[in-house]
Amino acid sequence: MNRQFQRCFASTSTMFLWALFLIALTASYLSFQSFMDSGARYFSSTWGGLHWEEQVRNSAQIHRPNGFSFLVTGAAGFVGSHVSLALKKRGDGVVGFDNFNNYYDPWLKKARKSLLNSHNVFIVEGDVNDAKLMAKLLDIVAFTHVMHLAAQAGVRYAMENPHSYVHSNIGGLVTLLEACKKADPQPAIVWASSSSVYGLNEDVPFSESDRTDRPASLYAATKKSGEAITHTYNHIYGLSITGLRFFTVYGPWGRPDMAYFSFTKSILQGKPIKIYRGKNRVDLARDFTYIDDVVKGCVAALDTAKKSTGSGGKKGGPAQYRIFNLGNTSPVTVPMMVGILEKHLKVKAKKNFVDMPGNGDVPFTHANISLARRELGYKPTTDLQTGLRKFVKWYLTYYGYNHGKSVKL
Ligand SMILES: O=C(O)[C@H]1O[C@H](OP(=O)(O)OP(=O)(O)OC[C@H]2O[C@@H](n3ccc(=O)[nH]c3=O)[C@H](O)[C@@H]2O)[C@H](O)[C@@H](O)[C@H]1O
Repeated sequence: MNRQFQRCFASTSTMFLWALFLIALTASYLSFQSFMDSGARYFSSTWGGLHWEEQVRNSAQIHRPNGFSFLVTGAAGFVGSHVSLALKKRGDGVVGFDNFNNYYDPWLKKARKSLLNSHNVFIVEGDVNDAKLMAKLLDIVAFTHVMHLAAQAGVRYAMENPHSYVHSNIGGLVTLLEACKKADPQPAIVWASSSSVYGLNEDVPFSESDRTDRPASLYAATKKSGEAITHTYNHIYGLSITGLRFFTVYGPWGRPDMAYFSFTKSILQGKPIKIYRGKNRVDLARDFTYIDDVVKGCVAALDTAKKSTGSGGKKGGPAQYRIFNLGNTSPVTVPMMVGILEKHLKVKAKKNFVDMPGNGDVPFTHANISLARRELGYKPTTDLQTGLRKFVKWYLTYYGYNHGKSVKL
């Protein structure tokens, strides 16, 4: 009996020792893995570390009384770089954020980055879908506002690469909102929606209260989804949200994928351009809006944004939810836009008129801006002639045009 008990005891303790050994082995494997993970991230990642944190904090420093600290996503983008500069120049703290993807020439994004760096704006390189990075940023700095401009832009490219729109404009937006909802204090959020949400709407000019349930492109559908998603976060978590519906924004440092920009390149190279026409050969028209006007609208939206009411994922009361059109409210047809470019470039375009392909385009856009005028003091002042003159001047300088020859193209 005694021996039996001893044998039984011996085998139980052996099993116990084995179990202990296995637990220790698993624990050390897991901690080794996390060590390797963080080590790998430390060596390969573009973010993290004391120096990086110091750069973020420095960039977020406010240099004016009652100033704000902004996180600007898409800061190396067209609108993002202009807004970041405007905020920094008036003494606010600005931390930029961008993934520098190659949807269009990344060198242009790098050039915008250098410009921002020279004004002491640090740009974090990362993806808004990176929840750890977003949480870390909101932990390091108590941002008063997030200006969310990072997105997959372009109406027609959505047919080529639909998933990139879902990834950035829906997945990225939700990741950002999740981080903001948990932050303490929660920042107020201003973000870029689009005129494309009006889709097949025919009531002109387009008002914020018009129907937006008939998008004509996946791009428009993701922006419309963004409006619904931001409303949910406002409702459940008390995040202060302002959505801005931009109308075909153009100007210096613009996006090469947009018509006015790519037409300029082709005209200068003597290549033909395709000008789309709608049903019955009707010219397409856009409410082209100059970048400086849009920047003023963005800054006014940030300045009038009320604080979010929640903290740490809990709502503290009803929060502000707004949507504004930021347009120019004077549409111009595409052939007229080309005519203005020809005049400024002093070169005739080789024009091919073709039927508008069924690729998500809408025949016209026209903003009613009375709400933005009333609530934000928004008042666009630049007509297309003036705006394109400034764009052409920038284009020729940036691409080093000299007597019709480019050194950079
Ligand atoms: O307001 C918006 O929410 C959107 O504005 C912008 O979209 P759009 O208004 O479509 O601008 P853009 O591509 O410059 O085409 C302008 C016109 O040229 C016509 N167009 C275009 C290309 C071409 O080869 N030929 C042509 O006639 C074309 O049919 C159109 O009539 C942003 O890109 C988008 O990201 C989003 O922000």
